[in-house]
Order: sequence, then structure tokens, then C-alpha cells
Amino acid sequence: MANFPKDFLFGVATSSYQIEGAVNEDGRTPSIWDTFSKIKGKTYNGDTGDIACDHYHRYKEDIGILKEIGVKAYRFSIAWPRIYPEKGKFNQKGMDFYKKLIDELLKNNIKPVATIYHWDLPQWAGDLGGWLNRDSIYWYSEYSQKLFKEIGDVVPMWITHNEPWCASILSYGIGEHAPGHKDYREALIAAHHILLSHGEAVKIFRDMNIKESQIGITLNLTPAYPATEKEEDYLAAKYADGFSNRWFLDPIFKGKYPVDMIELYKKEIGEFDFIKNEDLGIISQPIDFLGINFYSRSIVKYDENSLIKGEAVEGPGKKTDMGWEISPESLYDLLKRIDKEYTNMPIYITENGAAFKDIVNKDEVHDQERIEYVKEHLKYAIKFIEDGGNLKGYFLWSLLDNFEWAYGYSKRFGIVYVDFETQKRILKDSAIWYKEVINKNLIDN
Ligand SMILES: N=[N+]=NCCCCNC(=O)[C@@H]1[C@H]2[C@H](O)[C@@H](O)[C@H](O)[C@@H](CO)[C@@H]12
Repeated sequence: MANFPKDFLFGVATSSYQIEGAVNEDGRTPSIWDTFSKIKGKTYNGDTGDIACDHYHRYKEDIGILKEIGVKAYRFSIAWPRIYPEKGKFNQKGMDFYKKLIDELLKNNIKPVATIYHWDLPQWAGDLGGWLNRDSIYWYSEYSQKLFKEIGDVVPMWITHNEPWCASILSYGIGEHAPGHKDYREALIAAHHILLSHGEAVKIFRDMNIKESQIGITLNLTPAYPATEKEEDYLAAKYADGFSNRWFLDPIFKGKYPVDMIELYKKEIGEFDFIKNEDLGIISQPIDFLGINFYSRSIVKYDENSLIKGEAVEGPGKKTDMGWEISPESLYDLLKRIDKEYTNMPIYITENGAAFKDIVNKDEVHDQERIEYVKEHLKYAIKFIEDGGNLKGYFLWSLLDNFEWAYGYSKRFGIVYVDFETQKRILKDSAIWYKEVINKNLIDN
């Protein structure tokens, strides 16, 4: 048996484009994901977020489920295209949806945790170059300042960005996510402007002196391990760590980009002329907490021909339906590393969870693999806390089965099953198990 601290914050997480639907309602205009998902071949089966979990209309029912599970906090994201459907034009109706959502959460004694940006950039911004345009920091500043004014007093935890790595590298470099570009220089420019917009939003938040509220950022961090004891594989792991983790951690916590990665990238992308003198000082504004999204680790072997001198090899552990190795001990390694090398400010695991092939049988879903996945990761979370680690909460990804980006509806991460034909919700065994963990504040072995 392993106990959590008494004030440990148990939550679940979702994001706007993945669950809301209602993409043309109350003034919302398209995001880059509305556009991208309609391009043939970009998403599994041509799936889009047009309807998703119809959460825009069913939010009261879904908050009722949060209440039933007993979560203390709910991490959701705000759809920028609902708030500013056109450049510079605020949409009160879009804002009113989130005010109603937050009111319902507070009525149910659930702490709202708002992510300002979870990848659904308004298409009007995409048309102006998106995150490649340095003006994106002004568009984002106007957006975040308006949110702080409208709901700053009822949202105790703000997350500026969800996974800058995915919003830049996966989207402008690898091309798997919107807008689907495959240009590594673009990817680093986008990453820089996203980080810069984070720093500007933190400055605005501080200047507004919003009481009883904290601000941070969520990074997806993937610990990298060498495939063998060979020196070249250790080098490959170092570069993989720079590619996934240090490129974002270092500017935020050390006020500089990692020199080894700048040297490595310079050959490919040329000069870093998009970085202005004052930028790193803005990016490294002090924050109140770090959000970490953890799913798996990477194991790499040296590869002379790859940009980052390495290629991933399959790990020995069991896999989730995403093909990601289940490696809970890597979460412990990661947390210890962050604590030792970066910060001992409060950390929240803002996403952790797994996709498995769920089968409905007489309105029940026996997802024991998902229970085991979450249980093992929570055990290592407790181990870190028992070491003195400043881990303050855990948000399970996700509340509902939802639109899994390029995988569409083919991958189910929810602890609540969604029948997308009928929109019926069914609590999986993992939801019942999580309810018990929260209620008892401990993990049974
Ligand atoms: N190097 N490297 N690799 C990074 C691999 C990215 C892993 N995917 C994520 O973190 C996304 C996060 C997202 O917030 C959520 O919107 C997604 O639904 C979940 C599930 O996919 C996770």
C-alpha cells in the first residue's frame, strides 16, 4: 500500500478540439486542425473534431461524471477560435461557454485548470504564417490577456501552452500535426515564438496581479536511453534528450538554448537569426509550477545519417495501443532528473495515460491494462514524493475517449468510454478504480 500526501491534486485532462465539437457554433471559426483534418490522408479514416464528444452541449453531463469519480481538479483547454474568431475581434458568446463550464466546475467543488493553447490555432492566424510569424506573440498576448481579464479570478491554475514540442517540431518539422509542414528550420522558429509567447503571457499575468492564481507551462518530456553501452549510443541518447527535452527545458529554466543542439542544428538550419537579444530573458520569466506530460521513454542507437544522429529502437517492455513502451520507472528517472538539473518548484503530471483496445460488454468495459498502467506510474510518483520530490498532482489522460489527432477516433485514452454513434458515456473499470484511489488517497498493491 502506498499513500499520497493529503493535499495531492488528483485530476483528469482533456482538450478543446479533441472533445468539444460544435465547430461552427456561437461564432467559432475554423482552427488549423479543422482545416488539416479535412485534408485527405491527414487523419485516420478522415476523422475530424466536427462533433467529437459533443462536449460543448454535454459539458454538464461530463462534469457530473467528474463529480461521480471524485476528481479534485479538471484540466481543460480553451479554444482560441471561440474567443477571437477573427483577428482582433473578441467573441463574448465563445467566452460565455467557458464561464458556464467554470461555474459548473466550481459548483461541484472541482478546481478548474485552464490550458490557454492546446494546438487549435485560429485559421486566420494560420493564414498569416501561424507560429512562424513573430507577430504570433502579439496575437497570443491579446488572447491570454483577455482570458486573464474575463476569468482570471475563477481559474486558480493557468497553463500557457500544452507541449510546445508537439506544436512546433511535430507540426512544422515532422509534419504529422497541423499545419503539416516538414521543414526543421520552421520547426525551431515556431518553437521559439511559442516559448516567447509563453514568456510574454507570464509577464502580462504578473502585471495584472491576479490573486490566488498560479501560472506554468506543460512540456511533454521523453527520457532518452542508449540502446547499448557503446559510446556512440550514449551520444545519440544525449542528442535525443536535446531534441525532445532540453530544447524547451533550458530556455525556460536556464535562459539559454542548449549549445550542443545549436551546433548540431546549425549545419541543417543555418543561422539562428530569429532569436532577438531580449528573447531568452522573456522566455525564462519565473513560473509557479511545471506541468509534465509523460507517456513513455525512447531508446536510441547512433545513426550518422539522421539530423540528431540517432534512431529509435523498440523497447523490451509491453506496449500500449499507440505502440509506446510502458516504462513507469522512466517517469521516476525523469522526475529525479528535473529535480536535480532544473527546478524543485511544484511539479504536476498534467498528462499520463494509455490507449488500449477497449471492448464494451453489456455496458461494461474491463480495461485492466489501463488500470495497471496508471497504478504503476502512480507508484513511481509516490516513490519520488517519498524521496522528497515536489510532485503536487496528477492528471490522468483522459476523461473521455476523444479525437486522437492524426489517429482520429481509432485510439481510446479515456477512463470513460464514448460511443461516438450515440454519444453514450460508459465509465470503464479504470474510472471506478481511479475513484477509489482518490477516495482512499492511496494505491493498493
Ligand atoms: N520525442 N518525442 N515524442 C513526443 C511524443 C508525443 C506524445 N504525444 C503526446 O504527448 C500527446 C499529448 C497531447 O497533449 C494530447 O492531446 C494527446 O491526446 C495525448 C495522447 O497522444 C498526448
